[in-house]
Amino acid sequence: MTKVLLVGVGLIGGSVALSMKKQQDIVIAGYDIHTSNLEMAKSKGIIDEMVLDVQIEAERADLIILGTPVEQTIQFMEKLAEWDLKDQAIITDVGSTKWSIMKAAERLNESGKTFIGGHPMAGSHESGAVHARADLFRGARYVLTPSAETTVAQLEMLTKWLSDTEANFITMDAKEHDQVTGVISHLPHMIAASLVRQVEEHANKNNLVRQMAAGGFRDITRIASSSPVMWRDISRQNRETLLDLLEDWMKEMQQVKQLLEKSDQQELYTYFSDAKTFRDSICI
Ligand SMILES: NC(=O)c1ccc[n+]([C@@H]2O[C@H](COP(=O)([O-])OP(=O)(O)OC[C@H]3O[C@@H](n4cnc5c(N)ncnc54)[C@H](O)[C@@H]3O)[C@@H](O)[C@H]2O)c1
Ligand SMILES: O=C(O)C(=O)C[C@]1(C(=O)O)C=C[C@@H](O)C=C1
Repeated sequence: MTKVLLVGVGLIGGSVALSMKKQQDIVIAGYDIHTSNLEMAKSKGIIDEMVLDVQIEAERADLIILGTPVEQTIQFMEKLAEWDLKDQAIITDVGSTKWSIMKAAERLNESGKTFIGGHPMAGSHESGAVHARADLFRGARYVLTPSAETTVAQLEMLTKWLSDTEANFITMDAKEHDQVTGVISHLPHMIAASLVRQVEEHANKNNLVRQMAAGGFRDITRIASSSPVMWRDISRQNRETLLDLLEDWMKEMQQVKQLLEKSDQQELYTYFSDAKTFRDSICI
């Protein structure tokens, strides 16, 4: 029987747990700062047990999954470094950043514990285990960031436990992970949030703005409805990458402004046409 401890029973942790429950010999115990989350997760069959004393359960677990916002994940890893975990236990997380987390993992490694970072590249603007789905990660990329100390057997063990997510696993260096997700996930989020704030200013002056919102606004801003706690933490942990990307973004906007000022038909066409060609080449 494999004992799993899930810390942070939310959308992502809950979805991983639901997929793992397809395996017969797994018992999932859940711990969350919000007891009401645990009660709901137990009633939905996402977890088998509600944990009150997290240290006791961590010390019994074969697999510990950290499903908390990334700053909380680091704080919890500091506690785990002090606890007397099983020798073979594997700790993983689902956080959207990896460099700071793998830095914190050095302390775990020093105390002889095994931490393999994880990040499934699928999600939603909805939060909480109430929205968890066993098929959320089907066909999605699932990044694993092993450390220098991780053995092939440990990586295989974790991949086996997570196999019912039906995700496509890929191992990556933490720094590269943060650069790539900065471009494809974190910068788009900043842009969506800032766009919504700009629209709000106009909507406050003219109520028609709100009434005219349609598919275009919905598609480019859906993610602005995501958890502010989650995005506050991601922005802080991937700050350097985001600052560089925002410099590029401001240059890009400067170029758009110049294109409009010039209003050259061909140049404007090429700008949109190049964007369409690249967007159409990405299958999601
Ligand atoms: N939402 C997405 O699209 C998405 C996708 C991939 C990865 N992630 C990552 O997954 C993690 C969780 O995100 P989510 O969308 O599931 O958020 P969520 O809000 O649905 O779940 C987080 C859970 O952690 C709990 N929690 C917070 N602090 C805690 C603490 N100190 N101890 C115990 N529990 C605590 C909350 O009560 C909540 O139930 C984040 O690190 C996020 O970066 C999110
Ligand atoms: O679909 C969404 O709502 C998401 O924002 C999911 C999304 C993303 O695609 O950028 C957001 C953060 C995660 O770390 C992984 C996936």
